Amino acid sequence: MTSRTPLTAHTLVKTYGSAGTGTTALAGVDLSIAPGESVAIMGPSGSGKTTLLHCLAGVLPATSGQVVWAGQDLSSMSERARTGLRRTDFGFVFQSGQLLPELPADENAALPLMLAGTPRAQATDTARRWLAYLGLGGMESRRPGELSGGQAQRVAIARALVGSPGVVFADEPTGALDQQTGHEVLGVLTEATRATGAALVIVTHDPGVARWCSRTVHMRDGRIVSEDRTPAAQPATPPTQPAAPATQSAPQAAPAQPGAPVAPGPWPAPPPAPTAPYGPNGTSAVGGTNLPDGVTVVPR
Ligand SMILES: Nc1ncnc2c1ncn2[C@@H]1O[C@H](COP(=O)(O)OP(=O)(O)OP(=O)(O)O)[C@@H](O)[C@H]1O
Repeated sequence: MTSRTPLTAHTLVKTYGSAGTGTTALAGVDLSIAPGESVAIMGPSGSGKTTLLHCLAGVLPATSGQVVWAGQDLSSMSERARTGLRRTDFGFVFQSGQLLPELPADENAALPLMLAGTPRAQATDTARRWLAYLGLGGMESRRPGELSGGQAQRVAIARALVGSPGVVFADEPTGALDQQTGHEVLGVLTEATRATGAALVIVTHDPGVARWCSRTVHMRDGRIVSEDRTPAAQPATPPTQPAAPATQSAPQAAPAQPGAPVAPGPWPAPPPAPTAPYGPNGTSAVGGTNLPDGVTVVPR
């Protein structure tokens, strides 16, 4: 459920182990993530990035402080309620290994919908549309072991977006990929998330990744020590790529529209279009076919 609500953290503290002798991973974090915003979380190893992501996503309960989403304080919810919220409101992309090896790509991508009660046929149909949109048309039946690392991450992105989440959380999503593949996957992730209007939170060590986001927060010793805003996040589409004709049934992803901003800086050329051919009824900037039915494009 894409939502026009911010995700906020108030004086967030997380201590592992017992108070006094434990490790304080978050020492009072305040953060507000606007709807549709993309935020990179950077900082040295051990500074608390993954812990912050997990607390924001309701994976970990905070020791004190609040995480507020859609008017609810995640910290005060039961584990069961948080699990339900994660399934309906949030999407996740991890570094690698999160796909179920025995399932084909379409069923892997359909899992959040099936867990939420959508009938299998309907869920896999929606998942296939996402796979096509992300440039994986024709690969729906492949199991993770039959996909490249970049293709597997696209399946993971499809799985993160299939339920139209309000926020997508990504922890080093390109960390296991070579640089070029990582850039392609990042372009797909940022653009596809942007097209749905979801916010994106990425933990990364790679300053190149951060340049694709609208904001970067820098952490040290469990605190946010500085922030910078990217003047204009780079679209995943090469500026020279012709825009596909828009049709009523195929709303264009926002970054592919004329006039989309181009970020300055040394970040390499935008990722090339994925391998799938452009669709006859309009195209997405990530190279597949139309956005899946029911997905509303929310320009930023
Ligand atoms: N399950 C845990 N039990 C105890 N301490 C933990 C646990 N998870 C993390 N920590 C500690 O909390 C601190 C923050 O860890 P965290 O993984 O959030 O940092 P990070 O910035 O994501 O690091 P990295 O970049 O290396 O992944 C570290 O000191 C770490 O050792």
